[in-house]
Amino acid sequence: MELKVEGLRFHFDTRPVFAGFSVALAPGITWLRGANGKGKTTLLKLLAGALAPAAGSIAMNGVDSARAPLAYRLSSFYCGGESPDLPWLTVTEWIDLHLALYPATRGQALKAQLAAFGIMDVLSQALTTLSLGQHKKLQLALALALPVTLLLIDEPFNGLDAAGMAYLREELEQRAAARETCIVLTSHLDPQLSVACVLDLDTYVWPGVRT
Ligand SMILES: Nc1ncnc2c1ncn2[C@@H]1O[C@H](COP(=O)(O)OP(=O)(O)OP(=O)(O)O)[C@@H](O)[C@H]1O
Repeated sequence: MELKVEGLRFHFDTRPVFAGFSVALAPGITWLRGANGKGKTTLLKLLAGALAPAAGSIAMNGVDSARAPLAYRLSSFYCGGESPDLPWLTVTEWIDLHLALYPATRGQALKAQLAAFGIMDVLSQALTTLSLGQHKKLQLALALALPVTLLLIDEPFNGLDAAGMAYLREELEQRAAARETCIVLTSHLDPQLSVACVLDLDTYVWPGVRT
């Protein structure tokens, strides 16, 4: 399992965010750091195939995110913190949408994650009625149940209660030890996990830029 980014360029309108960014990531946990606005969330979304690079390439085990977008996206998942603005869906319906996108997901695995995060009782609620922490737990439960090899998690511990944090820490450590999944997570604070790689956007040396 290897994630390879080469010469990545991306901009919002005229604002450049990445101007020739390259990195290779092995399985295990990568801690993506950087000051506010440096591009951490943007990079996670690019790595998830949710945003398209203007130039350069992103490939997972040789599967290119631009040339084989569907295959690429089947193996990756971006777990953000924002609440989806879909007031007409119940939690179960939102889960079903994702199960349709990732058909190889095991229902039992998902149930086990929802139970472990203690949110089985919110399944029939409207999605928009969930609290911040419940939203986070729902997205994390899904992320941990999907059969993906690349997990991109924005601020995984934000909004979680103590039990949720302890459970998530255990799950991420187990996955990191199995060395089958690349987990890239952002965190302003030390995530206190067995981190294999620290990727710091504040100190990244851009090609052609003298320090
Ligand atoms: N949809 C958008 N349109 C225009 N500019 C955007 C958009 N989303 C992000 N940006 C800009 O792109 C840059 C990178 O944003 P991003 O959210 O990736 O930063 P971040 O490192 O995750 O920040 P934070 O630590 O505050 O969460 C910022 O300058 C931001 O203002």
